[in-house]
Amino acid sequence: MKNVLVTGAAGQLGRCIKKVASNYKSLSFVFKDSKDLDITNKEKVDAFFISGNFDFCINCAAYTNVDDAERFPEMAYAVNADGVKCLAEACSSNDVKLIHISTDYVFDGTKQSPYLPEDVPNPINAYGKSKLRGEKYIQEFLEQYYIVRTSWLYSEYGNNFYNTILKKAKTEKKLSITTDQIGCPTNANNLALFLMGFLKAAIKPYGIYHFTDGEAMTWYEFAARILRENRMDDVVRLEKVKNYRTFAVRPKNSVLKIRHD
Ligand SMILES: NC(=O)C1=CN([C@@H]2O[C@H](COP(=O)(O)OP(=O)(O)OC[C@H]3O[C@@H](n4cnc5c(N)ncnc54)[C@H](OP(=O)(O)O)[C@@H]3O)[C@@H](O)[C@H]2O)C=CC1
Ligand SMILES: Cc1cn([C@H]2C[C@H](O)[C@@H](COP(=O)(O)OP(=O)(O)O[C@H]3O[C@@H](C)C(=O)[C@@H](O)[C@H]3O)O2)c(=O)[nH]c1=O
Repeated sequence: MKNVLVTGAAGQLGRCIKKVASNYKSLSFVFKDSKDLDITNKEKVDAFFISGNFDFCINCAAYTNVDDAERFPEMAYAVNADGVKCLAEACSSNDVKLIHISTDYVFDGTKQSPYLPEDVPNPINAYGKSKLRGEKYIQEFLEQYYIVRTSWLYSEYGNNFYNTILKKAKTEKKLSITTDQIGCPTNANNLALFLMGFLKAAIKPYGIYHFTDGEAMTWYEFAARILRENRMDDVVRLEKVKNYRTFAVRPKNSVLKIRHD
């Protein structure tokens, strides 16, 4: 039996992992949300790891509001960089393999083709910078790690773009959506299944991975698909916009190249 700690368990991805966890009989999961285990609290994290006997930690904890991260970078860095450092140190001291989730927003978006795991990151907003700092800490403190970069996550849980569009479509007649960014929407339930692959007996090579659902599109195209899937395309009109104003800038191209494409 392998013991797996999931941090940030009440978030979108954590909940998707929880949904499938019971299908894996050879794995024993411990789910901790931000109240149970604050990853920025080094003393608590250290004590918890010492008492835990974990084989793996899947870190789903993060500060994910991209615009608020720009307004309050110290809050993003506290979780996405310093919190990840706490986890990496605890994993290192207790021989725990860390599976950590990172983002397409570590790239600057200027590449004319999909980003490879080995491409040099150059984040253009505070969220991406804080996530990259987290990646660096993991690489500094650990050898046994998987950093899985993914993009544009959505699911039935939480405040993702998919749910925002559905909510807006119920109250607004017209939605203005940007055509200025291209990326790969990824169902967080698929990511949860992909992560389970790292917990199997045969160990995959450690390092950085990219995972998406494999289809690149603009946010406008994604919004159109969301409305179609939910038979709401005749309820609300979609308008293409070039510059939808946001507090933080976002990379224009953040398509991630995945191994199985
Ligand atoms: N959402 C997306 O589109 C994408 C996400 N990612 C990455 O995937 C991962 C999962 O994202 P997702 O599930 O969507 O994010 P969510 O925002 O849904 O979940 C993040 C969770 O982290 C928790 N958390 C925040 N601070 C702490 C802390 N100090 N200690 C412990 N837990 C904390 C939050 O709890 P609380 O609410 O109580 O603060 C929340 O439950 C993250 O690493 C994110 O950067 C990558 C690409 C795309
Ligand atoms: C709600 C809305 C957004 N937009 C724009 C704003 C932005 O440029 C783009 C995406 O909007 P959001 O702010 O919902 O998504 P955003 O916060 O940029 O999503 C990102 O989250 C982090 C956590 C990641 O790691 C990324 O992979 C990515 O998923 O769409 C519109 O054009 N119209 C709209 O009605």
